[in-house]
Amino acid sequence: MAYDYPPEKLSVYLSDDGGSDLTFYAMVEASRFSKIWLPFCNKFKVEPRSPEAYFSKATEPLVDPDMAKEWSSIKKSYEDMKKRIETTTKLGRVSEEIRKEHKGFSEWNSVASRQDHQAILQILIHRKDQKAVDIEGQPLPTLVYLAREKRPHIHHNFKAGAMNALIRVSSRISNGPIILNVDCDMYSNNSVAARDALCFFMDEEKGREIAFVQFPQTFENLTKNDLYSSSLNVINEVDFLGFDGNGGPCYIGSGCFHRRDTLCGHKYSKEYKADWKRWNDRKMGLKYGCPVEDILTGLAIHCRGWKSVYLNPERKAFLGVAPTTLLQSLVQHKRWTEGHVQVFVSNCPFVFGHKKMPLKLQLSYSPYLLWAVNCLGTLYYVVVPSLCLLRGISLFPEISNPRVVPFLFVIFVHRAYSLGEFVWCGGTFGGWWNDQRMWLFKRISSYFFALFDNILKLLGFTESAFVITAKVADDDVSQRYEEEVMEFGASSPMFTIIATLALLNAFCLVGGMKRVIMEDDVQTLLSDPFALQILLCGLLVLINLPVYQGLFLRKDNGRMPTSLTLRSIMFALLVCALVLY
Ligand SMILES: O=c1ccn([C@@H]2O[C@H](COP(=O)(O)OP(=O)(O)O[C@H]3O[C@H](CO)[C@@H](O)[C@H](O)[C@H]3O)[C@@H](O)[C@H]2O)c(=O)[nH]1
Ligand SMILES: [Mn+2]
Repeated sequence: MAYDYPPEKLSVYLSDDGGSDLTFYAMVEASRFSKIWLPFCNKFKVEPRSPEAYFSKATEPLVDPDMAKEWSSIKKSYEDMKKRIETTTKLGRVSEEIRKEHKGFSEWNSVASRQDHQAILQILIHRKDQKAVDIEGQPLPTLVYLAREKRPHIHHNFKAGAMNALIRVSSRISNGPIILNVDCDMYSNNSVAARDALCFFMDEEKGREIAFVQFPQTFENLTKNDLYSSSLNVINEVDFLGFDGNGGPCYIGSGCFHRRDTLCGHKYSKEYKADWKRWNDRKMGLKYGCPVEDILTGLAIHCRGWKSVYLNPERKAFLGVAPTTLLQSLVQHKRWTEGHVQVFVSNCPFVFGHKKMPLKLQLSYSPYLLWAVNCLGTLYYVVVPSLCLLRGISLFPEISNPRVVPFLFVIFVHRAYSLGEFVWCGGTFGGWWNDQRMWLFKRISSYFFALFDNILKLLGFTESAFVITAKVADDDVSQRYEEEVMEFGASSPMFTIIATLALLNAFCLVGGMKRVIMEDDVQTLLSDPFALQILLCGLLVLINLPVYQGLFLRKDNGRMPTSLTLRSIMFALLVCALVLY
């Protein structure tokens, strides 16, 4: 609401898929608070304009006595409001007293459950309302609460369903030509981002061909060495610039400004005119039925000939919440990977984009869409060379052999390049090392399960679902996250694979070393036919150190569950035994 933009031209819609009167209550409070917050932001050019983010970081401005006075009073109003909301949340229901304050609460009298209720639409502030002004008499943006209708027998299609309900409802209320969408776990951090994005749409020469302006996904809660490699730094600082040069980035679901008409299925043409009130058009809105509705929708837009723009200002436009446990991160990646490969199968850019989007843009999509199949190569290199080492089968040339060059290139030069790139994009050495580990974990678990589930789905055995990324964590989980201690603490087939392969490599390294040392004619490193296999196996053991700690050394709740430890030891021993005998 506090964007640096004429408030009478701004409308804010909140979609509450939880259908909770607590959320509605928080919004009623927020609508009142906006009357003092917006003038304060404008007067003192406050940044960021999320009061929670602002007050958690800002220090009292003592130099300017005028501001200092207002600052303290607003801070107090904010904290009082926060306390009221938290008290009500703890209570778990909205008290009778509060319910009297707004007629909207009566909607919940007829709500059977979260999965079964009528549409609840409440316009908290409407620009046509004369009284909708802040304390200085300036107009306020329109503010709307929406909990779309949900019925148990009708699929709600997760986020895409929610977005489409918002697009439909907003067309009747404000009908703005540009739509910004932001996930519930993100906030705006840059008050001029809206103006910046509009510059592209309004460009006299090229503006007409632009369908959406995408900002990067950046996160608030990252630790120094980014334990779970959530920062997307290299994607944000390198990959997406390339994407942009090839026709425009893909749509990544949040922090994106869309032209309303492109979301309504329009093709790009030079003479095109806006006419987008055709509500029965089935091409309307975000595409659903896929866990990455964003990628699918963006690709469909590109396939209709539109371009997009990537905008990454110095002051991050949006900040969000990244997963804080290993399992959350792997599950999120599994959802993404599964969605991507579905897009590749159902809407292959090379087929659907043929002659409609440049080949280079089709190619830009491919590395992401094909994440899933990468698990095969990685699984091979994690399992086979190590087992061959144990068994005494040499796979790679000796170091003195010229044929070793491509292998050394992949092992050293390519990794050195990735380290350089990572640090150049603002990462640390520790962050890179964690990134390498997550790269491995994602490939042997998330990507593998995504591929597996997709095959099951293609064969008609399962349906894909949107597993929501958790937004809150226990105190001790949060503390371990802060300390960058890897969180296992749950029984999951993903962890079984990770632990089993880590143990397998440890066993193979011991077995392989023994074999090499016991060999009669001791060979030098250069002519040892097993040198590279030992190196690879050793690197795998090194990168898996946190797994061994989680299996054997840790006592906290974040360690691997005992049953999982026993199970993976058994699996690893079984495989080694099969290979040896
Ligand atoms: O039934 C649902 C599920 C999700 N959401 C919304 O969708 C957002 C994304 O879900 P989240 O659980 O936060 O998943 P992430 O993995 O963090 O989301 C990433 O991946 C999604 C695609 O899988 C994109 O849509 C998101 O923009 C992108 O941030 C949430 O914030 C909600 O606002 C709904 O409205 N209804
Ligand atoms: Mn999220």
